[in-house]
Amino acid sequence: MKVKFTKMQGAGNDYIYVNTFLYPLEEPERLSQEWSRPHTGIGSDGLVLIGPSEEGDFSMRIFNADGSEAMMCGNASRCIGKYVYENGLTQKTRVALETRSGIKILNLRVNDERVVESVTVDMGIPTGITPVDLGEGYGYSQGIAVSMGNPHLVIFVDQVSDVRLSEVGPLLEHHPLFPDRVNVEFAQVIDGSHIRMRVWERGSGITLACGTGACATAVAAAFTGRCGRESDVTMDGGTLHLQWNEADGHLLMGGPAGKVFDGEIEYEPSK
Ligand SMILES: N[C@@H](CCC[C@H](N)C(=O)O)C(=O)O
Repeated sequence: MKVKFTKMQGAGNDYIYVNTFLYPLEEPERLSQEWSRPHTGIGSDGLVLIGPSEEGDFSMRIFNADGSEAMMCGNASRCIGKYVYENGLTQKTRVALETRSGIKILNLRVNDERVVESVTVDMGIPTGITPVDLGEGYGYSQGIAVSMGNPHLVIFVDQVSDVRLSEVGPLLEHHPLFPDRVNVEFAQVIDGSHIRMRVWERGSGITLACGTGACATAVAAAFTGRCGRESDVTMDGGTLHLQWNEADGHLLMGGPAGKVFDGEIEYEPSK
């Protein structure tokens, strides 16, 4: 059978989106690996399934390019806001999205042509903010662990362009402090409200951006006094705006969401 999909990107972090109301896919782990491959598949950072939810308006499942399922994805949550609104699945501009790390509220900014221009996501309360000693053999001795529902390790550096991401990324992803592996962000503070960041994502490798990674970076910067509670994080594919509210501890992440193209792919359930 053929499955219709939409390739979307948030700050350059690209996923294949499938509406499981229409295409209830089996084995998303296998499909994410096959379809994410650049030459023999569609090419993406992973696969995102949009489905029904009893607790919210919709649900999201996110699979990395290696087939592992993640707890949360910031860039995909913004793209889902755009997808459900522009495809007429909802007329709401405040959407409750069920994720494996709880309900996230998406606030859509829609223009007069009913195009979603940007989405702000209430990412909830960051947890587990802990300075960690990485030990020897990694080239970097200190980092800050932050959970945004998924695990992150933020390392502040003087010059982010000097980081040999493809070498050090996989080593740190598998650091023994993080038995479930970890997403790794290298961050350079530009000023008190602007950070430049590059990311090695658990299960997908180097990506152009990571929404939860930008959140973790902003939190680590504020926690260590490098930045205030509101900042922009610029990654290779774009910039996200982060606001960590003092009153309730919630972190708001705002940024773009874009459609790349619609497509159709052959799908053979293996059972
Ligand atoms: N790119 C995402 C995060 C995707 C999941 C991550 N690689 C993990 O395994 O936790 C984002 O925008 O947050």
